[in-house]
Amino acid sequence: MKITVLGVGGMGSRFAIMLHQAGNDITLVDGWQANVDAIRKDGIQANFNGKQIAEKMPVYTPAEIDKSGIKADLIVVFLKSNQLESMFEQVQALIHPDTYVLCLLNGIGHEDVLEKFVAKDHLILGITMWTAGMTGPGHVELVGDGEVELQNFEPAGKDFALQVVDVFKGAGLNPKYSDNVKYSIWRKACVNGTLNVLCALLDCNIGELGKTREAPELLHTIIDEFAAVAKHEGVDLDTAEVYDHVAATFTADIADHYPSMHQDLVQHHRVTEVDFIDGAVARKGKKYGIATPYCTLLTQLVHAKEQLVGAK
Ligand SMILES: NC(=O)C1=CN([C@@H]2O[C@H](COP(=O)(O)OP(=O)(O)OC[C@H]3O[C@@H](n4cnc5c(N)ncnc54)[C@H](OP(=O)(O)O)[C@@H]3O)[C@@H](O)[C@H]2O)C=CC1
Ligand SMILES: CC(C)(CO)C(=O)C(=O)O
Repeated sequence: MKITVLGVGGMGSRFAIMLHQAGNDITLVDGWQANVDAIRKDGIQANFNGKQIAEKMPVYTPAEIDKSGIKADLIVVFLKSNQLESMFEQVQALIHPDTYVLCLLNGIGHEDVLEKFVAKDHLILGITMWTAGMTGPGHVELVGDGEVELQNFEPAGKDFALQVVDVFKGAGLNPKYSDNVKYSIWRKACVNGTLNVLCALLDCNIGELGKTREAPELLHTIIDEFAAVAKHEGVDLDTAEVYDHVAATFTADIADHYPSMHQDLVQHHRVTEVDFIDGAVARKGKKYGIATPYCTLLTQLVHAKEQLVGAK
């Protein structure tokens, strides 16, 4: 399949490498000039489960797209939530009538932005439990296993979504076709609404968070707030199952991982995605008249910390 990976940070690099190694035709697009320069020179350099590899693929900045003539069957988006709208404004030439867009970003409500640029029946939404981290321009750490869940946003997109599942299977990305991706997205938001925010504020990895006495009550309370709000959006989360799913990460492969919000806030002093996770629940809670004191406080604390570290 001809695939463009839009956003070549940690996760974009992981998906690009795995899909390229499986024989797909991959083109990269990223807005960080130093990253593009490094990839153009030496390929994406990765510690891939302990093995040092370099994977060469064509790479462009948004400014180069008009002249590039890139035409892909699928665009896999791995930007940060807060970059989505401004990046899509710059790269509209990538989207042809038969191009599908797959969004696996953390957070809630990305379809509201994507619908402005992509026909709904060409939109595929999903989540991933794969991990990644950048160690510098063109350099990434890719350790452990993961999975993907995805579904077409409109019924007409189902055949293509199933093709994507096959292509991802061939690349070892452990994909699953979801019959209810809205549920999957809220369930994954509970993972990020707990692990990402708490690890970023406490400056710890997932396993370390799990060893604290406070972790179970924090998880339960935050998940309950997510569930109360999700119900108003037609999603009935099974809170006991979601708790078990989140708590299972404390002793899984992923336990050594510093969530992407930790990478942003603590390691790279970058603005976080909190407004699309706990912040989204706090905002929606206000709209529906549901108290969300934990989500509200955690969002405020993350924003306060962003200011203290001078996050950009
Ligand atoms: N990392 C993880 O383990 C996981 C992440 N996710 C989700 O995937 C999406 C993408 O996340 P992720 O790959 O971690 O994002 P990254 O921060 O690694 O990369 C995203 C983009 O940010 C820019 N960027 C990254 N680092 C820097 C830097 N130091 N200085 C300047 N610009 C930089 C780059 O483009 P540009 O210059 O155009 O901004 C890059 O394409 C997010 O929604 C995230 O929540 C989901 C599961 C796991
Ligand atoms: C890997 C995981 C699930 C950790 O919370 C994640 O989504 C992230 O780091 O953003």
